[in-house]
Amino acid sequence: MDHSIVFVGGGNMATSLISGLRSAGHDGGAITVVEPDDDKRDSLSRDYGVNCVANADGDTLAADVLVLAVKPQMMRNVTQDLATRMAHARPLVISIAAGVPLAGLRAWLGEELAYVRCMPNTPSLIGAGATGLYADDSVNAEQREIAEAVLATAGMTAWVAREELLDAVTATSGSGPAYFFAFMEAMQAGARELGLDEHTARELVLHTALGAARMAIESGDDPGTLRKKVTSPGGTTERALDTFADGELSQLVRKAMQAAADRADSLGQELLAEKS
Ligand SMILES: NC(=O)C1=CN([C@@H]2O[C@H](COP(=O)(O)OP(=O)(O)OC[C@H]3O[C@@H](n4cnc5c(N)ncnc54)[C@H](OP(=O)(O)O)[C@@H]3O)[C@@H](O)[C@H]2O)C=CC1
Ligand SMILES: O=C(O)[C@@H]1CCC=N1
Repeated sequence: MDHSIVFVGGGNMATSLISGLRSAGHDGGAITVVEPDDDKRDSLSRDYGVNCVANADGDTLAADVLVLAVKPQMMRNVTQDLATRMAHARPLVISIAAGVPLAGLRAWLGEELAYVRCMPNTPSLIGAGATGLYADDSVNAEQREIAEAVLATAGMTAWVAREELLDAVTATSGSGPAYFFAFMEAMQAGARELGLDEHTARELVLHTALGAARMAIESGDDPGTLRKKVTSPGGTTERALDTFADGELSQLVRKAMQAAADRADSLGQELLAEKS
């Protein structure tokens, strides 16, 4: 029988994970979503055949797994409220929130529970997600396997050895889809300026992104090697890459990722410092 899973928060990321679980054959009847918004509850029930409730009671929370999927800024209030309703429930807790430290979750929801922190990303919606996970010694091997199995239905998974490395995961794969989408937007605009119609620009850009990602994964060659194979000496690609270098693209990307990691860290500091 499938593990019973309760999602607290039925927004973008929970929907992505639920889609991954359902596509992997997880029983919809074993999944419950706690979500205050009527429309979101209706569409989650309709699209994925899961149970939806506006509020969690002790029975709802008596599941094998509790996935915390609310915004980081809401996590303290939500978990402190859940703690009053937990009764005898002892689920494995999986938090997907950016920056919310285990120390905070333990203090707000309960010291005695086992916690896994992870950072998935939105391509989980189509089973192409990438998730980093972290668990400390309070989580046993079976619980680690359960957490990994839940996230693996949404794509690839990788454990990190220290909690602070989740900030690096957040800056890499958590926020990463948005970087690639921004690059696609810029390329589409460039293609339009060069005279292509909107549909053709979109199709060429998206299929180029897909082809490049698939080639990098399937060839086993590193991206630098593949880049050189496209770049004929004195040709067109070289001109474009020289323009990127003039604009210090590589440094800019590293600076952006550092900013994302710093924000994940400061979110956590702010949440821990908040008065209850
Ligand atoms: N989006 C992303 O790419 C990623 C997000 N994350 C993390 O996932 C978490 C969720 O993000 P995301 O899905 O984008 O955010 P959303 O705002 O889409 O989802 C959060 C949901 O929680 C609901 N909610 C609010 N209060 C409660 C409550 N008391 N009980 C239950 N549900 C409640 C919100 O409802 P309402 O809208 O009505 O307030 C909303 O539907 C965040 O912590 C984020 O850091 C992690 C990886 C990637
Ligand atoms: O932007 C954010 O804060 C969340 C975390 C990673 C992706 N989205």
